[in-house]
Amino acid sequence: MLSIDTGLLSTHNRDLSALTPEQTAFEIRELSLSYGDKPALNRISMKIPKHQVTAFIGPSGCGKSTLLRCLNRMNDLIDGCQIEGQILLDGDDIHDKRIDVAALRRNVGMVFQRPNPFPKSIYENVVYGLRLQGINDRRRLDEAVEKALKAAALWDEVKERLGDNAYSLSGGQQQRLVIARAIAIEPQVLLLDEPTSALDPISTLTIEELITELKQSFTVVIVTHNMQQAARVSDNTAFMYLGEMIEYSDTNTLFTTPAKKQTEDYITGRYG
Ligand SMILES: Nc1ncnc2c1ncn2[C@@H]1O[C@H](COP(=O)(O)OP(=O)(O)OP(=O)(O)O)[C@@H](O)[C@H]1O
Repeated sequence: MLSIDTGLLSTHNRDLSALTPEQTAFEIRELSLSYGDKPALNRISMKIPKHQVTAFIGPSGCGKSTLLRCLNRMNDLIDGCQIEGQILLDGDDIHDKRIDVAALRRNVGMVFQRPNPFPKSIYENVVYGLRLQGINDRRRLDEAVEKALKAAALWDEVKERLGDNAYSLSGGQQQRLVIARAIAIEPQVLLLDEPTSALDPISTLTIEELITELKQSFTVVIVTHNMQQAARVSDNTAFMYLGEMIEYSDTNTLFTTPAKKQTEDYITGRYG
């Protein structure tokens, strides 16, 4: 009945609410958010496991990006945004007054829909965050550039032209460069907000393969419009609708035997 190709799945039927603290990157507790008086998230609770890929899916406007932006407090930058509930990262409340928000955002990096390299060389894009931390030792920067570009599956394509402007790269290469920039400062978590929606199918495939590699070193959370993409790259999938978390489970279960009729209707294309 369902026709989603679940390709690369490795985990089945895990009870995500039973994750131990050691297995959990984020624990979200009763999270609600409103923009002014407009509610966008309603009492979301979930645990996001470490070193796995977790996808948020659902129709436009259901709150996927809002939830993602909560994870590194990007919503703090939006006037009138009010948040209730808790988000724990490694057991620490990210809204605690003692939390350094800049450090949180270094630890929880973010990549957006449109590649946004800086108008600088490929090399300087990758070392940008390191230089901000005061690291200028050439050998250390060279090593970091090679490591990050290799991890972002871009090294072989750019190693002879690190001084070229980042804008000389294709869109797909720019997105991998932005991922290299994010991982050069060695975050714990990578948030990807529709990272392939501006890319062609070949670049999309390259990034999807990369995401599967990245989870060895990072916890990855991805927002995607594309259900096939969620099925291909994620270990766990959360289906959201009108600010509610309708269903959250391992990806295989969600796409093959969803517990809720609403989830089944969405993944079989009855609405969205
Ligand atoms: N900065 C903002 N100010 C006011 N309302 C906002 C803001 N950002 C999002 N919203 C509203 O919050 C709701 C959820 O938006 P959000 O972008 O999180 O949804 P989404 O599921 O990611 O949608 P899409 O798939 O279209 O990107 C929508 O009704 C949206 O209009």
